[in-house]
Amino acid sequence: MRIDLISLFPEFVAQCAGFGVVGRAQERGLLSIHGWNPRDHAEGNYRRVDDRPFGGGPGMVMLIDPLRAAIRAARAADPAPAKVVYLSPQGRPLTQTVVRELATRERIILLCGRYEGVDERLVAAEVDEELSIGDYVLSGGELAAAVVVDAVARLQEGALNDAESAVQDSFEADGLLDCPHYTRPVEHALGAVPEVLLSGNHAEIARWRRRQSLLRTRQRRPDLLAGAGLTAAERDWLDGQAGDDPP
Ligand SMILES: CN1CCN(c2ccccc2CNc2ccc(C(N)=O)cn2)CC1
Repeated sequence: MRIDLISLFPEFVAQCAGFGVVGRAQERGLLSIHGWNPRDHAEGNYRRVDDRPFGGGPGMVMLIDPLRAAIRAARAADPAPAKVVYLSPQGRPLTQTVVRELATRERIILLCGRYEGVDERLVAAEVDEELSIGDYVLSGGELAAAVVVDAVARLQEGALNDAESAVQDSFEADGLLDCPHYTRPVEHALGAVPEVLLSGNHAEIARWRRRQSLLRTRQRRPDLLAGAGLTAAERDWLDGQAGDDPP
């Protein structure tokens, strides 16, 4: 997969993508990341990339032409077709379902806004989809782009070795919150490890983990339950569980 970043700080996202699984995915040739700075495509000796907003108000707006030229350059750098994704607070929420869809693409171009955002005419003409990583405002789209890069990178075939398999990750597997995890020591001043996890009974352990996920999801994110595909038996079991104690 090829990812092109349109950003005034392209090295910022490339740096974030240099560690761990994402760095390894790049080393393994599963992912390549390329940065394009609109300032390199700005005219005039001040190489302007922003200007004052029509209608007044605070801040600046990113100019159309430097962004358009940078997007054109990114497209031209590889024959594969690319969708332009704009990270903004006004975008469609980024969920694991959306991540899975993005991860199947050969290319994506991520547009990172700064200042107060981008001239709407550029968005209308060049952006295929607008995504938000959450309902909060960042000083620039770069951190949101880095989140997208990480989420899609780990889904590339061969990015994770068996031990890290994304399949066990609850959002991948079943749309529920993850169960609690434990490691050595068995006994600790902070408490002991749940017996079932020491039993070696894998069916029992899987059942316990699923039930912990169900309880935790009901407790913290009941909104996720409806879409998680619970069996009737699980629904009955959950309904029979007291709701007060945090799992
Ligand atoms: C002070 N202004 C900075 C620029 N910003 C803005 C406006 C439009 C587009 C991009 C940005 C970049 N910021 C982002 C980006 C994404 C998210 C998200 N939730 O995915 C949150 N913030 C508006 C506010």
